[in-house]
Amino acid sequence: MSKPVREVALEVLLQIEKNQAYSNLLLNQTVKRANLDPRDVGLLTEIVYGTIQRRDTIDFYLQPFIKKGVDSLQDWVKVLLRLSVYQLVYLDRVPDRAIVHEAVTIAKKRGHKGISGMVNGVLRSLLREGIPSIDTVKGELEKVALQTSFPVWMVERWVDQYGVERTKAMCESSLVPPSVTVRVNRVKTTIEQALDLLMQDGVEATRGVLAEDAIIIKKGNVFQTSAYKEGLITAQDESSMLVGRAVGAMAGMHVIDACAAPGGKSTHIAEQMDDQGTVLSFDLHEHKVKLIREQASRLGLDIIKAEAHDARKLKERLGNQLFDRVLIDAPCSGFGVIRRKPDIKWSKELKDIQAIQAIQQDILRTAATLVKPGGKLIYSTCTIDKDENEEVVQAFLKNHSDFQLDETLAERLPEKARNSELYQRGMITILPQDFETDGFFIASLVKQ
Ligand SMILES: C[S@@+](CC[C@H](N)C(=O)[O-])C[C@H]1O[C@@H](n2cnc3c(N)ncnc32)[C@H](O)[C@@H]1O
Repeated sequence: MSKPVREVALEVLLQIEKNQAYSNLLLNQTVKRANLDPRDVGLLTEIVYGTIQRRDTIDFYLQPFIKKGVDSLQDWVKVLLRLSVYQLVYLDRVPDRAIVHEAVTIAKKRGHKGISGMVNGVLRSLLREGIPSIDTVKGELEKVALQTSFPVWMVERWVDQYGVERTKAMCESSLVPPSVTVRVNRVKTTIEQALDLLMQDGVEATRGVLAEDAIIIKKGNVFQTSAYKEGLITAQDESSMLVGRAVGAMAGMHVIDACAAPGGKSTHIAEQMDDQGTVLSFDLHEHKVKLIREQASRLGLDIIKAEAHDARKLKERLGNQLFDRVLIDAPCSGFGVIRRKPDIKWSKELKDIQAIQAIQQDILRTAATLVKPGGKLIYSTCTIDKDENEEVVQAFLKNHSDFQLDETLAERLPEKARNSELYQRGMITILPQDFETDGFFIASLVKQ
């Protein structure tokens, strides 16, 4: 018999809380391992993501009902109360009585009578008295942080970088679950054919709103379709697809993707090259390099050669070879993908940004030595933090007078993106609220 879904949710959330495990990876593993009814997978995902996304707001709601405060509770009791309040406040498909009953049953099973009584009491009091109002909180930014469950330091940082209105919109849009989007493999098919095939397999889909290669899945499991199995499509967010286009690789070119796993961009680049030329794809971790090979093979792309290597040491590996295009899709804080990985809100600290910035600069410095004269160096991240984006690029340009911002980037971006206020010569930032996509940054540099 499969375990009750809320019990599984509690275990997943506890592991994320204790071990700083990544929500998306852990959830995928759990869904594969636990013998869950397929209908329960949706509920599990909703409860896990929702509880992490709304963590601070939920704690604020719980606070008046717990004498010594939420932080005084044992981890599992705290998480059980959080996931129960998430369902009571944000989901309406399960009756309140059932949610409380389930929480009490789990508490009885894991703890002693006193704890189940306390869980029962807290949830019933909250239902009787109602949740406290956030309006009583002082300070505009503190209110935004609490309403959207973001750490205050993050909100303050983004207000400094983007202003209050953009920050509010960014926090709010990060709470909206992303839709599944796929990229069409142009080597094998067209958007129209792919849409037809998906429809035949019972999947409802439309063209993307931003990227020309994108399809948005409205309903149905795209991973069970023949289009997916035969390598006609790849799951990828629309803003991430702009990076592949920004590289502007053509058939016959020699390209490096320095931080390539799991291969979303390498495969996009190879598709645009009509699978002619070379794409050398590197990543630090061997187990991740395997994923690049698997993707390339599923898509029928032969020109991708994947290898585990530190991008900061590529010069030693490649000697004097020079390349037409070098892409650095850098490791970053991931602030642009919080809607997919909400644990980022709680696991990242200010010092992490400084540490990752140093790695980004090192990778950029090494990668620059591999670019041909007239060739291009593309730097991208899935964060919107300016210290990891514009700052890294400007610091690089200061010490590399042989590189310039590449004005032709605009020609390789969709009209909507190049007309956005956050496009500046050779660089673009996409905020999550702009097109309901992940947040991304792309810079294109040309070597003289
Ligand atoms: C943003 S992800 C890349 C996503 C990938 N480009 C795609 O589109 O599928 C960044 C990657 O950089 C890798 N990485 C981190 N430090 C690295 C280093 N020093 N050298 C090479 N790869 C590194 C990480 O393992 C991670 O897979």
